[in-house]
Amino acid sequence: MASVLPEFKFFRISMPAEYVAHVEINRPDKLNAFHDPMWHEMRAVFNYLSFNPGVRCVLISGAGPRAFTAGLDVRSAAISGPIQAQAADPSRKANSLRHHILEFQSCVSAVSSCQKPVIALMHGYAYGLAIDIGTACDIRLCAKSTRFCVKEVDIGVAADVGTLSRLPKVMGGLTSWVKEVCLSAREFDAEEAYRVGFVSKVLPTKEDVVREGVEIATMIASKSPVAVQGTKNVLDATKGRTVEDNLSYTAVWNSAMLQSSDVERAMRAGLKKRTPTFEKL
Ligand SMILES: CC/C=C\C=C\CC(=O)SCCNC(=O)CCNC(=O)[C@H](O)C(C)(C)COP(=O)(O)OP(=O)(O)OC[C@H]1O[C@@H](n2cnc3c(N)ncnc32)[C@H](O)[C@@H]1OP(=O)(O)O
Repeated sequence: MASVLPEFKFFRISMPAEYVAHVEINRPDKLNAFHDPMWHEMRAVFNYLSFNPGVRCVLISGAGPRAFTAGLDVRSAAISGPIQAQAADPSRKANSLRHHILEFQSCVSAVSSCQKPVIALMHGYAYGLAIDIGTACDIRLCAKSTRFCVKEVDIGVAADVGTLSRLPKVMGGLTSWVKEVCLSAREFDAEEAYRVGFVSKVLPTKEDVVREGVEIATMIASKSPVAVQGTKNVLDATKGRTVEDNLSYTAVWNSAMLQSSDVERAMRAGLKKRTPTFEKL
């Protein structure tokens, strides 16, 4: 990691532990609601971290006591329209809208395509875009205070930047629960999120969530980065593939990655009951 971290207006990056980057969505006075510049900044942040050899695991949380994010900035979207498309001709207007939607999708997809595991640390309001971002992460932890909502139908849109595509995958299928929360925009709490498996842990406070996140990230960051990135890649590659297809993909992936010196290093350290260290990747 560069000794001087890049600065963003609405995102703060810190390094709470070696190889662990913590990204904070930083617009707390508006409950971290996303206006236009934030989308593009989020993509830039994750593109920066993705191939950065000084980073092995990424945490994302919302600044302030009240929200992970309250979602799309509905105030600015209500004034300008969620997406602007000037053309009068319907096809040209549709083409322009499609371009903008794809652009917004790519900002969220920068989180899911990050080469490093990403852990969402959620608290307070986690509305709309919060679920798009959460489902783009590999692991989700939350505080007892978290109020989740797939809010989009309440603002008159079918969610279009990730939730409807990723939530069924995260939840292991197009379950009745998935359809219920997406169709109704019903709020659900931390206990329910844990019970259905949307989050893997519920902690008492936001501070506890961050502490736990740093602990898990530190554990991940202590492993071979070749093995960790390979594990994320191969797990993600199960989507839409049969077991046979994924086994075949895994064999090709590992035919390159098993050549890593990390394998011998990890095995030798294990035999000697020592903790191995690994070169940057
Ligand atoms: C192409 C489209 C791509 C993406 C689409 C994404 C879809 C979504 O994200 S849908 C979800 C949209 N979000 C909402 O509808 C939530 C709107 N906010 C609220 O309902 C409430 O603020 C609340 C979250 C229930 C919290 O209420 P309360 O505790 O009373 O706090 P407030 O005083 O309302 O909020 C404090 C401060 O934050 C501003 N704010 C909160 N949420 C948003 C938001 N989503 N957009 C813009 N601003 C927001 C609120 O206006 C207040 O600001 P002040 O300047 O202090 O008035």
